[in-house]
Amino acid sequence: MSKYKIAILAGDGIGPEIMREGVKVLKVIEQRNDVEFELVEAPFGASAYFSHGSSFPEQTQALVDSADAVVKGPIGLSHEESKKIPVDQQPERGALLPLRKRLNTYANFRPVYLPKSLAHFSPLKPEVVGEGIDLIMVRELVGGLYFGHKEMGVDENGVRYVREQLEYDENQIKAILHEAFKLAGARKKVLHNIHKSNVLKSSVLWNEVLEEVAQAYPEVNVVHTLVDAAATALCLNPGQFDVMVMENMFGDILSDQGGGILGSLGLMPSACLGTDGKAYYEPSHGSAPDIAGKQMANPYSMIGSMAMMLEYSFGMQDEAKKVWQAMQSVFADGYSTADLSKPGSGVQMLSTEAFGDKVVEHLIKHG
Ligand SMILES: NC(=O)C1=CN([C@@H]2O[C@H](COP(=O)(O)OP(=O)(O)OC[C@H]3O[C@@H](n4cnc5c(N)ncnc54)[C@H](O)[C@@H]3O)[C@@H](O)[C@H]2O)C=CC1
Ligand SMILES: CC(C)CC(=O)C(=O)O
Ligand SMILES: [Mg+2]
Repeated sequence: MSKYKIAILAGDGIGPEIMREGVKVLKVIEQRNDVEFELVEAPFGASAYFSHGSSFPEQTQALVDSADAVVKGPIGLSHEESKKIPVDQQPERGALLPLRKRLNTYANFRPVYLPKSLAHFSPLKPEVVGEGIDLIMVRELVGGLYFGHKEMGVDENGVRYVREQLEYDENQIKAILHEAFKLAGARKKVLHNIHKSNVLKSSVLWNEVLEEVAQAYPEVNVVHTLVDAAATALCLNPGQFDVMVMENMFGDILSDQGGGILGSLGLMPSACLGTDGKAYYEPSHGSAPDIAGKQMANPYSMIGSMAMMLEYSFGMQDEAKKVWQAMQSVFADGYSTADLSKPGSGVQMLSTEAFGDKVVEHLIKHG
């Protein structure tokens, strides 16, 4: 029997609600397979700061180091609430970025998927959704502006200033580009390279390295697109994209737009893959303070992140597929959570928990 230790970091806001549904799904997978999941919960995020004085306590650091995989709910507070925590200890800076660095999860995969049959979820017209949306954003996750040198101060004239550096070296760029080329080679053999080389030197180096890496993947056709134009193209014709690769901040912004064209960030799972088999899995979105504790959150993003864990960390492709199918069946039966069941949509509203129950039901019946 295979045994895996999974660190469960529920996080803040809607984190605990959606994590509960994900854990229910993992328990079903465990019961139906020759596998044992040791689920170990640990504090992480703003809630950990208030309870343990640190948003990434030492016990959590030790757990993520020893776990076979980590699943993480979103962390963070509303703009107003976040003022209760000193800037440098806020969960994004004090926990999320350090987690990414610790596990060196340089490759972030963010699928943006909506079958044609669910085109009504999207704010785009059905003719724009066309045959459906099925693309994947590959985002560099441990470099760039978010990790570069930062400095705030007051100059000799008493004027406040800030400096933040966008830093990459060629090895970081190579590593993420190899991931993207491999994925493109396994899919439609088209790679959209998203950059801003008309302004940023970092994009100039990125593109130089891309030309070199591309030599190893002659079967992949590269399409260069400036990031601002890519934002428009995602709305006007998402069907033209398959695999998109980009640096950290571009990926942060465009992947939220990905959630927008689907109709909800609740449809955005992700995998954050590192070196030496290290990985963690999290929804692409934040802690949604506006709906936290109301059973309105869509747990698809969390359950989908767990399906990605089954596939990428444990090699359980068939089980992962069944989880995706179970979630799609809930939608196909005409249900969703509050984000995608607005009055007049014809979609029946489920609570977060009821959505999880239906996924479990489908898995048990058809899995
Ligand atoms: N990886 C992480 O832990 C991330 C944390 N954050 C943090 O989250 C906090 C809130 O950030 P916001 O800008 O409000 O972005 P957000 O992603 O939390 O929410 C944006 C909108 O999407 C909705 N939404 C998000 N997830 C949903 C779900 N599963 N189901 C239904 N609706 C959903 C929210 O209700 C809200 O209207 C901030 O403190 C931010 O720094 C933001 C992004 C990622
Ligand atoms: C702290 C942010 C970089 C988190 C975020 O928005 C993301 O990973 O998408
Ligand atoms: Mg983001």
